[in-house]
Amino acid sequence: MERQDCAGSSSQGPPQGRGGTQPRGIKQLPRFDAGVMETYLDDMRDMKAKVYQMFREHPELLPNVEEGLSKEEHRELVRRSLKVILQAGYSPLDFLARDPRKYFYLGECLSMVDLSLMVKSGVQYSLWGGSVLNLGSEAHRRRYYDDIAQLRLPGCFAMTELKHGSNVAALQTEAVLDVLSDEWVVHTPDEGAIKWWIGNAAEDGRAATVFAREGVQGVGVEDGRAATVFARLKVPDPNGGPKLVDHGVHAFVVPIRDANGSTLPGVEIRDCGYKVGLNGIDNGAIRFTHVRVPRGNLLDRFASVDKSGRYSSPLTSQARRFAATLGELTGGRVGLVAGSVGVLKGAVTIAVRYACLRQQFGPPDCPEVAIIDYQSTQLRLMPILATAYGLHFARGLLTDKYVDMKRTREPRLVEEVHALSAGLKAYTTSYTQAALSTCREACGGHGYAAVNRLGALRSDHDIFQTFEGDNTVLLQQVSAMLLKEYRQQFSGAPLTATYHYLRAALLGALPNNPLVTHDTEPRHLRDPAFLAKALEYRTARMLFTLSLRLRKAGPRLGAFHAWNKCLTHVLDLANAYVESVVYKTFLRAVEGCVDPECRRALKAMSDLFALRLIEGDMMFRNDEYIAPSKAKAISRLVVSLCSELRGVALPLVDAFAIPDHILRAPIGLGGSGGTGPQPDIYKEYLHAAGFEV
Ligand SMILES: Cc1cc2nc3c(=O)[nH]c(=O)nc-3n(C[C@H](O)[C@H](O)[C@H](O)COP(=O)(O)OP(=O)(O)OC[C@H]3O[C@@H](n4cnc5c(N)ncnc54)[C@H](O)[C@@H]3O)c2cc1C
Repeated sequence: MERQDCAGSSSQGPPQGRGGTQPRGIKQLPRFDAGVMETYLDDMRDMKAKVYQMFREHPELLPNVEEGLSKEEHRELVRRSLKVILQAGYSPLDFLARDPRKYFYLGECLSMVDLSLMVKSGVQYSLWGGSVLNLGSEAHRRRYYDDIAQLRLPGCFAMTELKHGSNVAALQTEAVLDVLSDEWVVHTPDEGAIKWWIGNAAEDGRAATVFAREGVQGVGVEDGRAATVFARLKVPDPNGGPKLVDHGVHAFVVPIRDANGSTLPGVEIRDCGYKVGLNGIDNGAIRFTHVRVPRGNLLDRFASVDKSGRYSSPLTSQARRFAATLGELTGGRVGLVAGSVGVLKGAVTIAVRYACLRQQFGPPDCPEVAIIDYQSTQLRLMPILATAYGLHFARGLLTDKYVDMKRTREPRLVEEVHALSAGLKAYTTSYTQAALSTCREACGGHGYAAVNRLGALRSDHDIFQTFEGDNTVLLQQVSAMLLKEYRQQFSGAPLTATYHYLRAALLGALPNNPLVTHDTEPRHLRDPAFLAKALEYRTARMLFTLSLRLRKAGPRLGAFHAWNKCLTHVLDLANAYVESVVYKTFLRAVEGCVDPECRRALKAMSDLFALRLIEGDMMFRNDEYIAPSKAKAISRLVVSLCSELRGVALPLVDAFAIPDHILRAPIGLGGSGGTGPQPDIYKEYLHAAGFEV
C-alpha cells in the first residue's frame, strides 16, 4: 500500500491529550478564549460557582450511578440535598416569586448534579408552591408561603389520574361543597380517577394541590404532606334543583399526612414504584374517600364560592377559566427547558472531549487519528454543539419573556409565553433526548459504561418529553395558536381574501430571481438574510397549506377528525416555528457578541444550525426555493462548517463551564479548562473501574 502523508491526514498536533489531532488543509476558525465566551453566555456565573462549590464540599450528595442506589436511598439523598441548598441560603421559592431568572438558572445548574434533585425541587417549589402562589389568593400565600419555602410543608401537585393525563378537562376527581359544614368533600369516584404519578406523594408530601371538579377535592404524596389537587368543582343548584352544578376542574389544597408522616383519614397513598429513571423522586398514587377540607381551600384566584354555594368568577366561561388556570402553570415548562438545555450541554461536553482524545485507525505507519477527525463524528457532534448554543440563547429569551409577562400581565405577552414555553419545551426536550443517544453512540462502548453517565442522563431525561405536557400535545397547542393568530389578523375579512393574501405573501417570499435560487456562493448561503427568510418562508408556507387543508377537510369530517387527518402537518408547523424563533434568537446573540473570535465561532454555529434545517427539508427543493445545485452546495457547506467547528469544539464546550466534579464522567473530564494540566482520561477511567494506576 502506498505510504500516506501522516501530516496530510490527521497526525498534526499532539497524538494524545486534549485537542487530539488537527487535520491539515482545512479552513480553521480562529481560537478564542473559552473564559471570554463563558462570560458572554452567562451573567450569573458567581451563583453557579457557589452552588457547585457547595457540592464540592458535600461530595456524598452526588449520586454515584455505579453504586446502584435503591429508590429509598436515592430519595433520602435528594431530601438531604434540598435541605443543604436551603441552608446555603438559596430559597428556590423566593427566587420563583421574586427573581424567576435565578430560579430557572438554579434548575439548569442542578440538572447536571442530579436530575432527580432538579425535578424534586420543581415539584416542591414550582408545582406545589407555584400552584399556591399563582392560583391562590393573598390569604393562601400568607398561610402557606413560608412553610413551603422552608420545606416544612412538603407538597404535591395532583393533577394526573390513572385514566387521564393529557386530557385534563376530563379529570373525574370531585370536590362537592357541603353547605351545612362549609366544607369541600373531595372524593375519587372510581379507580380510573385515582391520582397517579404524583411527585412527592409516596413519602414526603403533607398536602396537595388537588385538581378536581368543583364540588370535589383531591390530595397526594410520600414526601408530600399536602397537595394541590385538581378536581371537578360541584355546588348545589342555585335554583334549588336536585342535581349538583359541575363547574369543571379546579385546584384545591388538601392535607394528606400529619406531622408524623401518617396519612390522614380518607387518604390512601401507594408508591408508584421503580421507574425507568428519576428514582430519587417519590411518585405516588392517591385515592380520596370523602375527604373534608374547609371551603377556603379552593385556590380561588379565578373563581370563588361563597358560603351559600354561589359560584362567581371574573372569567365568563369554563373554557376561559380553565385556560387561565393552566396558563399560570407555564413556569414549570420554562424550568424544564432550562434543565434540558443543561443536560444537552453536559452530554455534548462529554462526547466532544472524549472524541478529541479517543484514537482509532489511521493511515499506514502513522499515528492513529482522533475519532473527532472522522467526518461522520463531526456531522454527529457539531450540529448538537451548535444547537446547544442556539437553545441556550432561546432559553434566555423565554426566561426574559416569562419575567416580563409576570411583571406586566399583558395579555398578548401571556399568549406569547404560553406558545413559546409549550413549543420550546417540546422541541428542546425531544432534541436533547435524541442527542443523548447520539452522544452515547459517538462515544462507542465506553459511552455505554454507567460511570460515564450518558445512559443515566438518557433514562432520567426521557420523561421530560412527557410530563408538564406531552410534547405531541404541546406542539398542537402551538400550531393552534399560530392558526388563531392568523385568523385574528384577518378577522372581518372574507375567508377567500385571507387565503389570497397569504398566498400572495408566500409567492412574494419566493426568490423571484433565478440567480438567487441557483446561487451557490458560501457568502450568500451564510447570509443571515437568506437563512432567516428561508426559515420564515417554511413556517408561513406550512401555515398556509395547513389552513387550506383544514378548511377543505373541516366541513366533511368535522373539526376533530379534520385536525387528526392533518396532524403530521400540525406538528411540523409547530417545530418549524420554534426553529425559526431559535435561529432568530441565535442571530441576535451573534450580533451582540463584541469579541471578534467568539463572534466568528457563534456565527459558524448559527449558520450550521439553519443550514442543517434547510438541508433536511425537501420542501425547499419541491418548491424550487433552492435549485439542485444549491442544495448540493448547502450539503458541502454543512460538512465544511462541521470541520471548521471541530477545531474550536473544545473551547466551545469548555465555555459551558461544567466542572469535573459535577460532570462526573471519567471520559469527559476537562481538567482546568484547557489552560492548566490536562487529566489523563484513561487513568481516571481505569481508576473508576478499580485498577490501581
Ligand atoms: C415520572 C413522572 C412524574 C410525574 N409527575 C406528575 C406530578 O407531579 N403531578 C401530576 O399531576 N402528574 C405527573 N405526571 C403525569 C404526567 O404529567 C403525565 O404522564 C403526562 O401529562 C401525560 O399523560 P399520560 O401519561 O396520561 O399520557 P397520555 O395522555 O395517555 O398520552 C399517551 C400517548 O398518547 C399521545 N396522545 C395523547 N393525546 C394525544 C392527542 N390529542 N394527539 C396526539 N397524540 C396524543 C401522547 O403523545 C402519548 O404518546 C408524572 C409522570 C411521570 C411519568
